Amino acid sequence: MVAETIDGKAFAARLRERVGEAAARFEEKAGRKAGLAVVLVGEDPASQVYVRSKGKATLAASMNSFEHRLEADTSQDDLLALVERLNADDAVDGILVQLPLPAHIDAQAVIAAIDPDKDVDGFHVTNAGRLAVGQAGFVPCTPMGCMMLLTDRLGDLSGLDAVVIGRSNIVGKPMAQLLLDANATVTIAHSRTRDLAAVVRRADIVVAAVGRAEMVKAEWLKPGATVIDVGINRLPPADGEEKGRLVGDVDYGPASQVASAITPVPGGVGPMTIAVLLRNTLVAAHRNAGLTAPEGI
Ligand SMILES: NC(=O)C1=CN([C@@H]2O[C@H](COP(=O)(O)OP(=O)(O)OC[C@H]3O[C@@H](n4cnc5c(N)ncnc54)[C@H](OP(=O)(O)O)[C@@H]3O)[C@@H](O)[C@H]2O)C=CC1
Ligand SMILES: Nc1nc(=O)c2c([nH]1)NC[C@@H]1CN(c3ccc(C(=O)N[C@@H](CCC(=O)O)C(=O)O)cc3)C=[N+]21
Repeated sequence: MVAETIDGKAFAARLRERVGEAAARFEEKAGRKAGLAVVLVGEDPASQVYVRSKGKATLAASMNSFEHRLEADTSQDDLLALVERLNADDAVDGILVQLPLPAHIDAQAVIAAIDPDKDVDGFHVTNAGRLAVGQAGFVPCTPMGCMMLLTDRLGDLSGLDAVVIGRSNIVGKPMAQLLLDANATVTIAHSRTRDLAAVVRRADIVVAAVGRAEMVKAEWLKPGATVIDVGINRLPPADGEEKGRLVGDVDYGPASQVASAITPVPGGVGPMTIAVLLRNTLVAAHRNAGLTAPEGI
């Protein structure tokens, strides 16, 4: 079998288009643009790339982008003070503090300071709790993007066996919760899982969110499985290359001979993350303006 490529890049472009149209209608109704504030502390090159692409996508979707770049040695108190200012700023509907933060800053304390109704990343405990008990709130962008790709491809997920590899608060755990809400039978695997190959082999749906290049092998997969590769790993540069290639957590070439559908890296989950971030920001803007968020975005 040769797997179909799940084109996250194209799906995300369509979602950004719809969000942009809805954002233009929001502006007419509310008399202002929706706004996303992105805070970057330090100069991690990968983070700079993400922040730049978020900013461009935000402007292209007819929303305001407020970028705050702080020195790597910014104190936690100064960062908390900025978050408070953004919480109080009516032009700011969504706040994203780019992770990871420098080691001297307690990321949990910073996330806790964000107004949960501006927490478009869905990382605040209030939003994690809302997701856990089935209340409306902000859902983390990456897992939400994965769910959109899965339901677009498979429709109803009821009764399907799903394995999520990874249990981080930002990807693995919320991913498992969303799959459970969609009535899949969910297994969460992690670094202590015994015989990961056998666990993965049972799954109709595999979501890999580990951060280890090409770790998931074709032989682990059930033939016909749907594979969502969240991992973003940069390989060391090969001879003559300046930068190494980006690869996922799945050994894509061989896996695509066994799966029925698979997301590529790049061009799979990554672009969905940004599109869902814009969607969440527009939903936040409607709530903040006392308007009903449109259906279907
Ligand atoms: N496409 C996108 O938009 C995004 C991509 N990412 C990428 O996704 C990947 C995961 O990110 P994140 O969740 O933040 O990472 P974390 O490092 O927070 O979590 C990694 C998880 O993988 C598990 N793990 C580590 N080694 C193994 C192993 N050998 N076997 C099984 N499980 C293992 C860990 O287990 P344990 O808990 O036991 O330590 C942990 O739960 C990264 O590559 C990241 O760059 C992340 C966010 C967004
Ligand atoms: N507060 C916070 N929220 C996040 O959502 C967040 C974060 N911090 N820290 C880092 C991770 C990672 N992340 C990605 C977003 C887009 C791509 C993306 O668009 N990737 C492109 C490739 C980009 C490239 O070429 O480098 C792709 O996969 O096609 C990847 C990764 C968001 N994260």
